Amino acid sequence: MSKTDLKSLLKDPELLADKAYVNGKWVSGDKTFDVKNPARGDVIAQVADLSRDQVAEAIAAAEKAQKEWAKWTGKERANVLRKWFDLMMEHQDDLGTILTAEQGKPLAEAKGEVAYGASFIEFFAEEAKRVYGETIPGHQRDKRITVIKQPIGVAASITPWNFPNAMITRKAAPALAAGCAFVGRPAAETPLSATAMGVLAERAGIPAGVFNIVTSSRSSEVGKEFCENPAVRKLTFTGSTEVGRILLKQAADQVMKCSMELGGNAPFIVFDDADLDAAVEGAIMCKFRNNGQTCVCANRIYVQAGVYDKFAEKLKAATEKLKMGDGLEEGVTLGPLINADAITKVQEHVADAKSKGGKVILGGGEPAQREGHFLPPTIITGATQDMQFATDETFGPLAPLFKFDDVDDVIAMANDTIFGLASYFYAKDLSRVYKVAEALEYGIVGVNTGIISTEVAPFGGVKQSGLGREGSHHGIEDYLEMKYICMSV
Ligand SMILES: NC(=O)C1=CN([C@@H]2O[C@H](COP(=O)(O)OP(=O)(O)OC[C@H]3O[C@@H](n4cnc5c(N)ncnc54)[C@H](OP(=O)(O)O)[C@@H]3O)[C@@H](O)[C@H]2O)C=CC1
Ligand SMILES: O=C(O)[C@H](O)CS(=O)(=O)O
Repeated sequence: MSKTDLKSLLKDPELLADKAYVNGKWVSGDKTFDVKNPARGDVIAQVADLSRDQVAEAIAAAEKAQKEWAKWTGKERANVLRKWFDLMMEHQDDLGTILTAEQGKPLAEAKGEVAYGASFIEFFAEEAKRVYGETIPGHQRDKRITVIKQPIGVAASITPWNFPNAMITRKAAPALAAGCAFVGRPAAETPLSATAMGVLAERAGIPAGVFNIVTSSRSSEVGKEFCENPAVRKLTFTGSTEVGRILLKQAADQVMKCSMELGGNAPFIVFDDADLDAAVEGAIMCKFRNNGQTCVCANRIYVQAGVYDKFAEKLKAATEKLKMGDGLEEGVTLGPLINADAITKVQEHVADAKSKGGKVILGGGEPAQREGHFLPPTIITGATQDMQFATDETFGPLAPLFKFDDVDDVIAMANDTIFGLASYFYAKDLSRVYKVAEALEYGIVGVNTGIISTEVAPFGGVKQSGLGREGSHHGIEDYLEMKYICMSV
């Protein structure tokens, strides 16, 4: 397979930036780290590897810049953010190409992510003008009470590789809209989408130091600096529950405000009155979006006994139509997994299920005989609650089908997890719809739909899936502090 000459694929080659973006300047590290195309395995860029000291410098610059940025009116901030949004959409094709090259998802999906990512900037540009306070009737005759909201300060962000664009904008846009400065550490697998956003932030006129991208392979050192530097007042993280716990413990010493978007283990329930074709279509989107590598992907598919065989047959037929390949090629709907470890995890879940009586009706965990991290999708019937995927997020193209009879049983099984991010079900009976939607212990419930992500709704989980909500008018609150002014008149 040919090497990925990423620059030659771009209409605007300047978007390919291999340095970190700090205080409005492009900076090198004391070394570089390689970024590889997971579809081909070749190195597509060598990116600045910042040290902990350099991250501290970025935080200091952000602290200084934030003080000025906070003085801008909401409308002034909105205008610059709007410009950033426009530039992202203008360069959607190039940003999509960069994203596919470093992350692997098919180009159409990557461009979709760019639009999704940009939508947070558009949405929060509008919200910048609506950071309303409150007046409260005084508790004594001479007292007047006013509540104002102020930016919390410097927000530090750690984001994963599965959404290299949207996970950053979902944090940076509300932070900047609120008047905070942002220091983001993108995943080492996918820093190029982040630095490309830095190029566009600069062109949009976001002041130096307000939006910073610190590329670094030394994630735990960066995490420590974010948690121990007193200038950082807010930590926002998307990733695994395991790393979320580490960061929460580290942030405790400074009593830092934290938002955590952590792992999921989404149940996807198909009741016997569901529109089966719609349920299959929803399951395909929900399970195989980004090749199963999202924390809202269906991880456990529960199907009521009366429609179980039919659903399995239809899901198999629909899955067989997916086209696996290099995301940069036309018509591909399933890209590679991010790395070899991701393949191993899926294989472990398949082997575990087989050893406990699961039946493979498609795939089986054998990687494709080609370069890159390609693993054809697997469907397993006869899944049971003692199998590994019942408790652990697979994060890959494995669809296990569990059979159930009773509504209360399936709710109990669906809730039997430490996670509580997204859940889905398909049913028509209205009273069942309400009962199930209320009973599922999740932050998000998709009813007769497999796609729930949008900038206008609050995204986030309960239990060990996290803390806080991103997106919607609620999303800006995490970047604001409330101050109550008590005035004697
Ligand atoms: N909620 C979600 O959207 C996501 C959930 N996950 C879940 O997590 C599993 C593992 O995926 P993975 O990407 O490794 O997720 P991790 O939680 O391990 O990593 C997420 C990000 O945090 C960084 N990181 C890791 N350890 C630390 C630390 N001590 N301090 C600061 N930053 C740190 C990682 O960088 P580095 O890798 O360079 O160490 C990465 O950029 C997946 O299989 C999935 O189950 C993963 C990604 C997203
Ligand atoms: O926004 C989304 O659809 C997802 O957030 C990506 S993830 O965090 O669930 O993986």
